[in-house]
Amino acid sequence: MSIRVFAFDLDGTLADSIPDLAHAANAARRDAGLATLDVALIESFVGDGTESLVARAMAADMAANFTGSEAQKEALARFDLHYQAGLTLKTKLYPSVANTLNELHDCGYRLAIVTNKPERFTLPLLKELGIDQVFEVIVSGDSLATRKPNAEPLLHVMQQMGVSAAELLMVGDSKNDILAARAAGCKVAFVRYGYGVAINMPDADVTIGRFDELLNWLEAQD
Ligand SMILES: O=C(O)COP(=O)(O)O
Ligand SMILES: [Mg+2]
Repeated sequence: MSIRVFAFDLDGTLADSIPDLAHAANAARRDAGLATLDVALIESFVGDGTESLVARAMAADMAANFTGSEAQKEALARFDLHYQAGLTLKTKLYPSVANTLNELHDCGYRLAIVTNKPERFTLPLLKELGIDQVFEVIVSGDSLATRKPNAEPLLHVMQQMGVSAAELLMVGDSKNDILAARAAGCKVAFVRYGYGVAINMPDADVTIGRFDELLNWLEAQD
């Protein structure tokens, strides 16, 4: 059975959002009287959703009982404020993403987003990047009871779109994307240019270095 639906991860796959995530995380740290962190370190905290990013960005300087504390809630609220105010100050789509999404869409492929980013950031970010119109289903990190690497978000996409696992390709930059695809029983394309760390990365069905290589892969499937 051939691919009819593409489910895309967002951060590190469609958009390079690290500069604005790091800016907001460092602004939240400054609000708490802490020194800023290297962008590369903050990059390593991205992939498990915003709460995890903020907790990890604050954790090194906080007491062991930071998790669940008022200080954590405050840091998250400050991060939210800063990130909402600047979702696309520096965030850009990776090369060839806009053209490729449009081409897939024009060719009749159906497109979805499966991200661990919370909905309050996902929807305005897609709009600000000018790509919100091409996606039929958008699943964010807080849309369902579980998120990637759980299979639930991908199973939800399949159910909403009425397709089987064999008809869906997940495209992502992290271990969570590959594990979610495997758990849901679908194929997965790994993008090399994102935030995934090569160590212990499970095998993907295809690895690409630029987004439009997806079109070559599709052609080779016929
Ligand atoms: O917000 C995150 O932690 C990661 O988001 P992603 O699933 O789009 O990579
Ligand atoms: Mg990602």
